[in-house]
Amino acid sequence: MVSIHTNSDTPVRDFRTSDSSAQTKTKKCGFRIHRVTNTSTPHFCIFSSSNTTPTSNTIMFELEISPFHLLSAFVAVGITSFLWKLITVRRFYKDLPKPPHSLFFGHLKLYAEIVSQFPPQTYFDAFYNEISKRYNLPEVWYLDLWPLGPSFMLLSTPEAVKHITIVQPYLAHEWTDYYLSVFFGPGGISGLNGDAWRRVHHMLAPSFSPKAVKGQVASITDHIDFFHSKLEHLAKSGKEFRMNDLVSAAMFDVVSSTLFGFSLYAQQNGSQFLDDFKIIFSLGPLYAQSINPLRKAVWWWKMRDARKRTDRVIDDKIKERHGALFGEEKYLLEEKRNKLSVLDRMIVQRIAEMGQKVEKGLDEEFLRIITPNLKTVLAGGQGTTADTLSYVFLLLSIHPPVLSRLREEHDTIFSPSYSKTISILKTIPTLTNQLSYTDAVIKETLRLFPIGFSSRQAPKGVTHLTLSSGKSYPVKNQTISPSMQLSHFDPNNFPEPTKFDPERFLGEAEQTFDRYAYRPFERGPRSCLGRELAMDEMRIALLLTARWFDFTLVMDKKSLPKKPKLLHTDWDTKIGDLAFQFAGMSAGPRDGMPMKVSFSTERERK
Ligand code: HEM
Repeated sequence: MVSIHTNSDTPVRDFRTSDSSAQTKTKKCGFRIHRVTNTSTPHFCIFSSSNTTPTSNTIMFELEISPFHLLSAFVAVGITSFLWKLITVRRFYKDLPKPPHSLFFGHLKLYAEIVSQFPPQTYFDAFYNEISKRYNLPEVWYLDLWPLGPSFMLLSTPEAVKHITIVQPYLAHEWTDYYLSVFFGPGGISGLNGDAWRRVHHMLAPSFSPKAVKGQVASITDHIDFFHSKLEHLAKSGKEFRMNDLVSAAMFDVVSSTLFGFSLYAQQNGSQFLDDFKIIFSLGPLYAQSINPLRKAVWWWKMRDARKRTDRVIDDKIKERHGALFGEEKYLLEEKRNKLSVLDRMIVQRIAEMGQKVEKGLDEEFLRIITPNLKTVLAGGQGTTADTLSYVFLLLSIHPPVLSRLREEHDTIFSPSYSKTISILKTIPTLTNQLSYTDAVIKETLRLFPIGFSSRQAPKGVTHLTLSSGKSYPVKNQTISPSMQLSHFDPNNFPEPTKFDPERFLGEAEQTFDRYAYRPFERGPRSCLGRELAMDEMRIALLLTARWFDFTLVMDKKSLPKKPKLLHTDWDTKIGDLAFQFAGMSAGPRDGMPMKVSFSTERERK
């Protein structure tokens, strides 16, 4: 019931008898709303005066509303605005390229149906690849996951990708910073933009130049030598092992040495730090993608201790290195530039900039910047190479001619002797650049099993992406993904795309496809900073193992499907669910990739 009162509490006008003069009068005034508590039915008064205390001249609107009516009103408003939003959102896609779209579900139902055909926690790039193959989608298409997910804009052609990575570089999507902050805290380089990104990039980049990376070859070699000895033990015992765990520990030692100047020795002693990283990476994606606050809280709690411990290790390392380096900065910057670890280089640079001000310790601002970035690089540098190498070993194990040719190259460019190979590596580190067939094997593995993913958003003021065909695509509020799998599995770029064929990356063959069609490290200013380091780690890992060991994947061959389950790949008929990469921090093999190793019959260790 709605009525108009004066302050005398006598209703002066029943609202249902629409008196235009009363309405006109009140429209001129500002209103205040008060809940009246001294009546049996809760109701609300709207005063036409801005004064809190009603006077004799105050006109009141009194609304007597029962809780039921109030609730119904809220529900009605909620449903109306939901439907309004639903129609507005769905209409946006009306004339855009997309898979079949429903007015009510958008692409949610279709997406759920696609996801259900994959094993749990599959790396999402495979979903886009499958959708694209199923509906033969063009160079740019959209995926509408409202209200449960973002609006995705998928790019597949070299021209579209080049546009947003080079011609007019788009920004790292704001979601990236949120996602990575779950793992490392806010401020990791991959989620930053503008000046904040330039600053961190400037701090890190010198440590990853080709020259600086060659300064790390001796240390990489020592860690891989230890990896080799672990394989020897396993070959003697004949025991099954998880290849991904073994390679992860080796890559962790390599990257921690590059970062801190000394290893965390995960291979020798096991590492609490690496175990903590594993906890964070297994729970982080679940936390970031869940919309259930209760589950989120539980996952956060479980990650809490691991995060605290990793933070403490990093803080201690920073303090320790600062203490050791203070006063030496000029000499170190001039004389030992290419031998410095990433952390040392950043610290001496900061001491040089700030002078005596940092005698007692490094400033808060600097620590806030480097802590999440050391963790980002440690994680980014370890998981990515470990996942890729695991797949390289797997592919070599089922392609003997490729393995033979790789071995030949290693004998020719280095030496058939293990100990001589080690000493050449340490004396002529640049020789790894000549391993062109090894590079081709790694590149082809990264084409079939790419582990990186970019999420971009349009810079301010940019509303459309216009391509040379004249077609123009809206970019506002889109999560823009230059999907690697879409490019890598496109037969226009790579004929017979699911075939493992390293020849594609040799000599002139490499000129037959557009370089923007192949982007495992992405392209442009935001491409991978650690590319050179990653390539050298993987080359050396192969150089010191491939000739001495044969690997076998442990799996039940009878369980392999006779026909491919999906359209975009037939790898499940050869390697089962390992065909579908597992979504962790990067895209790795499932169940650690169980393998057995034996000594190669072709040669003995000399
Ligand atoms: C097989 C190995 C690797 C692959 C495939 C790979 C792939 C990528 C990709 C695709 C990006 C761009 C992500 C984006 O566009 O948002 C990236 C960025 C980055 N990577 Fe790697 N990466 C690898 C190894 C490494 C290593 C060993 C390091 C360092 C130790 C490293 C450090 C970085 C950093 C710092 C960035 C951020 C660059 C920026 O935002 O400016 N990566 N990586």
